[in-house]
Amino acid sequence: MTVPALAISNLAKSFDRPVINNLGLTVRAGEFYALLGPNGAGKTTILRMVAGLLQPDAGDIAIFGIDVRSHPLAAKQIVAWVSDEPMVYDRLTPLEYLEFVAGLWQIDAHTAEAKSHELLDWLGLAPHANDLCGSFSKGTLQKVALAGALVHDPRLIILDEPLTGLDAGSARQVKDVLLQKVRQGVTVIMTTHILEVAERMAERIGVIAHGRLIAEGTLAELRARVGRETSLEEIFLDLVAAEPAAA
Ligand SMILES: Nc1ncnc2c1ncn2[C@@H]1O[C@H](COP(=O)(O)OP(=O)(O)OP(=O)(O)O)[C@@H](O)[C@H]1O
Repeated sequence: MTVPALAISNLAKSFDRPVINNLGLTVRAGEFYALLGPNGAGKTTILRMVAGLLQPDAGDIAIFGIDVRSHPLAAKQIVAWVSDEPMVYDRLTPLEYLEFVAGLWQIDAHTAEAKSHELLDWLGLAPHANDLCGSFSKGTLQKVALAGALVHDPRLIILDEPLTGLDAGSARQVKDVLLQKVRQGVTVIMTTHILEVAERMAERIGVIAHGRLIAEGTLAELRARVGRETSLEEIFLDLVAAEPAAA
């Protein structure tokens, strides 16, 4: 059996109250997986633990078989994390930023330059390549952050609400880049509240509520589960409404 891109088992995390409860989740290599859930369900918390930004209280997380807790650097080498709050240096241009990130990954200057131009072209950022990031709108910054996350050719790309605040053209560019990555064999995990996007793009969908995975499958499998030939929005609302708050 091929190693999954992401294998989570018995994951738990509390802040002032339990937020993630005994969560298990497996994402196959090469799939486009959408993680859905109401506000506060725990999606960002899960992904922050996967990206190594937050320590779990219990449980195991492996990325392509690499344990995130015992081998954090090896895991980070193959993951890209794109937060919903882009963090890019105001005083750098996109080109400088990408070359800086490439340097952190110890990518040689020649490759870094070529890679940076390729990403800027892909995301429609080439006309802004030499403008200061501090002058950009949030949507443009989001695309720069995405480009930065892709510089080291990650095998797994994790995105938290990547389309929020993007205009139609930018959203299309980001979606096209992600689909192209999946065609190249990269695994993508994305949270979104835009259910039509999950419906159209994701091969499988996981629904989180109260820190638990309450349903998972292809759209057809989720439809079969609720017993209705309906939209993902209707399925989602049915599943979440049926879920009690306490375990
Ligand atoms: N650092 C923190 N300290 C305390 N509570 C936190 C912290 N981070 C998250 N939480 C709480 O954990 C719960 C889950 O938050 P999380 O951001 O993971 O949800 P989400 O599913 O991503 O929600 P949304 O769709 O609104 O982004 C929320 O109740 C949130 O207030």
